[in-house]
Amino acid sequence: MVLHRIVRAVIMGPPGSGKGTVSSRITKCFGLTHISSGDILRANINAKTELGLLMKSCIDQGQLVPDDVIARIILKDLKSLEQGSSWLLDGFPRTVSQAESLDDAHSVDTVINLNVPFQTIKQRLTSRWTHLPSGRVYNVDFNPPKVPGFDDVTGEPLVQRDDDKPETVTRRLKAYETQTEPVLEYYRSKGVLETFTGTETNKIWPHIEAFLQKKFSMCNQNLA
Ligand SMILES: Nc1nc2c(ncn2[C@@H]2O[C@H](COP(=O)(O)OP(=O)(O)O)[C@@H](O)[C@H]2O)c(=O)[nH]1
Ligand SMILES: Nc1ncnc2c1ncn2[C@@H]1O[C@H](COP(=O)(O)OP(=O)(O)O)[C@@H](O)[C@H]1O
Repeated sequence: MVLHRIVRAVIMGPPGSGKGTVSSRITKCFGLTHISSGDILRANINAKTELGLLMKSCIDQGQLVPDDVIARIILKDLKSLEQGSSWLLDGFPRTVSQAESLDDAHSVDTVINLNVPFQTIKQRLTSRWTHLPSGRVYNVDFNPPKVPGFDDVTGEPLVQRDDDKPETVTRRLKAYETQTEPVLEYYRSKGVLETFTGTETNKIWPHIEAFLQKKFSMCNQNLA
C-alpha cells in the first residue's frame, strides 16, 4: 500500500509484547521508516561507542536510560530522515517526559498499544533470539530461524540479549508499569491511542492491519 500523506506513528507495549515483530509487518505493508530505540542502543553497545559503554549497565540492569539522552538520539534521527518521510517509533517514548519532548517537535497521528499479559511475555523473552545488526527477532517456538542460531537473511549468528534473563525481565516489567503506563494515559487523553489485546501476534495482527488500512485510506479520502 502506498501512503499519500505523512504518517507519524508510535508502537507501545510491555517488553516482549511483539513491538519489533509487529513493526516489521507494518513497515513491510505500509512502508514507514522503523526507528527502534532499543536497536539503536544495542548497536551502540555492540560497536562499543562512548554512548554504548555508558548505557550498557543501565540496560543490563533492566533500567531505563536517561530521558534527555534517548530523546536527543531519537529526535536527531527523525530530523535526519528525508522531508516527508512517514515513520514508526518503537520503544520511544517510554516516559511522559519523553512523550512531551516528542510532542514539542512532532505531533503523533496514531499510537498502537499492544496489550499482552505479563505471563505470556515472560515465557517469550527467555526464548527470544536477536540478530543485533538488523534487530530481527526469532523465537524458538513462534518463528524459529531456518538454521538454529543464525539469521535467515545474512547467515550471521543470533544472540540472546543480556537483559532477557528472568530477573531482569521482572525489573523491566516493573519499569514499564511505573514509568511507561502513564504514557498510555497521556496519548489516550489526546485521542490517538488504539489498544490491541491478545496473547498471539498472529491473531492481533489482522486487527492492526485493518485499523491502519482504514485510518490511512480515510485520510486519503479526506485529501481527495
Ligand atoms: N510464542 C510467541 N512468541 C511471539 C509471538 N509474537 C512475538 N513472539 C516472540 O516474542 C519475542 C518478543 O517479541 P518482540 O517483537 O521482540 O517484542 P518487543 O520486545 O515488544 O519488541 C520474540 O522472540 C518474538 O519472536 C507470539 O504470538 N507467540
Ligand atoms: N525510550 C527509552 N527510554 C529509556 N530507555 C530505553 C528506551 N528505549 C530503550 N531503552 C533501554 O533499552 C532497553 C531495551 O529496549 P527495547 O529493545 O525497546 O526493549 P523491549 O523491546 O524488550 O521492550 C530498555 O530496557 C531500556 O534500558
